[in-house]
Amino acid sequence: MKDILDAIQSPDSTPADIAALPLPESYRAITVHKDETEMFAGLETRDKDPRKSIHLDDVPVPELGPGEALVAVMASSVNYNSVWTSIFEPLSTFGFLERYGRVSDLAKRHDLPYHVIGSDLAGVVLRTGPGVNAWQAGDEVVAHCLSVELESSDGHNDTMLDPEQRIWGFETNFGGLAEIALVKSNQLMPKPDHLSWEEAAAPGLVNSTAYRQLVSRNGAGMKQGDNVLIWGASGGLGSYATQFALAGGANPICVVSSPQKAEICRAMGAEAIIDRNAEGYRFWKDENTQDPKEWKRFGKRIRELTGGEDIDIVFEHPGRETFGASVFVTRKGGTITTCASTSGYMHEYDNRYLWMSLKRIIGSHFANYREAWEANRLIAKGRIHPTLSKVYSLEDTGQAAYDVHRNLHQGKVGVLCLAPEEGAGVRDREKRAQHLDAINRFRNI
Ligand SMILES: C/C=C/C(=O)SCCNC(=O)CCNC(=O)[C@H](O)C(C)(C)COP(=O)(O)OP(=O)(O)OC[C@H]1O[C@@H](n2cnc3c(N)ncnc32)[C@H](O)[C@@H]1OP(=O)(O)O
Ligand SMILES: NC(=O)C1=CN([C@@H]2O[C@H](COP(=O)(O)OP(=O)(O)OC[C@H]3O[C@@H](n4cnc5c(N)ncnc54)[C@H](OP(=O)(O)O)[C@@H]3O)[C@@H](O)[C@H]2O)C=CC1
Repeated sequence: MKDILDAIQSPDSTPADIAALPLPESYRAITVHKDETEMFAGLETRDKDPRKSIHLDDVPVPELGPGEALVAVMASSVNYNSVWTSIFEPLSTFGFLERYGRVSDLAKRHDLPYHVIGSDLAGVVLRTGPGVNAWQAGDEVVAHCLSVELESSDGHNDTMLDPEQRIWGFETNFGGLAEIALVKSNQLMPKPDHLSWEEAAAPGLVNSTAYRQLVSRNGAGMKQGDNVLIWGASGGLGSYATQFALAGGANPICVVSSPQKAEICRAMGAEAIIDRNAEGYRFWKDENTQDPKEWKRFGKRIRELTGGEDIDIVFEHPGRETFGASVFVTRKGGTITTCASTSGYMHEYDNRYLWMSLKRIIGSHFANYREAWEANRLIAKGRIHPTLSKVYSLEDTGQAAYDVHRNLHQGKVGVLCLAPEEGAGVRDREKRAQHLDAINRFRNI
């Protein structure tokens, strides 16, 4: 691995030098173990501790197949899907690997007693498999996390609809929280050249998801002037949704849970901010009963902030806790677009407010290749910025996942894989200088 890192760091290395480097037999990777899937049985979700289930192991380099690439991972990031994997909720991800393993002989490689997790990376292509022409060894890349087979017609208008659609590093093995990752070559995109490795690795999954969910015609199709209610507006998804709303001429109404998070949203340029903690909303009276009076109080507060207007688009992901309120506060004809259910997936809402007011609920999941590419292009152009707050070493990934699980983080949390320190990998210093304040907005808060 040292030779690989030296070659990547040397300004004199050519693509041929990188291609000629021998691959190691094994690499360090963040894993969960199949024989530990019951380790948290009987515990409450919040008490399941990723630091106990996440391991740093030496694992063999997987065989490279057609249409695939092996990438030296300089940096990655923690996504909430890795939290789900590490607490084995709502399902153990080993079931996904077993199911994938049944697809083909090649896919069988993924069905192992350990799962290398992680759905983001920035790094350098080491090897490409047969049939890969667009990428070569030495290319500096980021990878999005959409893995598809595309053998069925279903996915050919929108690759997210492929019946064999999977999230790399969650529903497949050989993910990005590791020194080497295996990806399909159509996951690769150019690394934004004004960013360091860890900054470039931060946006991928959440930026692409927020793009589809909010901006794309496959999602809410946001337009200028829309009032967009953004839950968790300084979190992983929300910090990109807020930027998309502002950059697209919409009016974000940002919900957060502390004055510090409110300040971050203000720094991004948002003006309408609700501190759900300070204002004490209790949408549920008890575990089974919602309180419509609280939905109304929340809607009234939104009207105060918008000059009397209601919400055109709700950017939903907390799920059970907020969904009833989200449906209520949406304007007639408006849209609730949801990609997750962090607080519980059995939602309950008063359907009268949906049908009588002709509202729509749209399910959204990650992004197709084109959407991921467009989202990455906006990062590369300096129109949308990474929201990296803190960076951990590969050894400390368990702690990083714990922070995300306990909502102790801001924006995105990065992980250095092969990169020995922060700040490396910047190629365009002039462009970086233009955007430095925005790039650093979330750092160390
Ligand atoms: C990019 C980042 C993203 C995120 O972070 S997302 C957040 C993390 N992700 C999650 O929390 C999701 C985790 N995944 C899951 O929980 C499960 O993955 C799903 C619930 C999404 C799907 O589960 P499945 O295993 O596919 O489904 P089933 O509940 O086991 O049921 C499948 C059985 O139901 C049959 N079926 C499906 N549709 C129909 C239908 N319309 N009518 C009748 N039967 C149907 C199938 O055939 C099959 O059957 P048979 O069990 O016999 O094989
Ligand atoms: N389907 C898909 O493609 C994707 C799904 N996801 C899923 O989306 C969810 C969020 O991911 P991500 O944004 O990265 O996570 P983060 O933890 O980074 O951010 C989520 C934010 O939501 C807010 N939040 C959490 N719980 C509640 C609650 N009960 N009520 C109101 N607000 C709440 C918090 O903000 P605050 O405390 O400030 O209000 C938190 O910062 C996860 O479940 C993840 O798995 C993520 C990416 C893609």
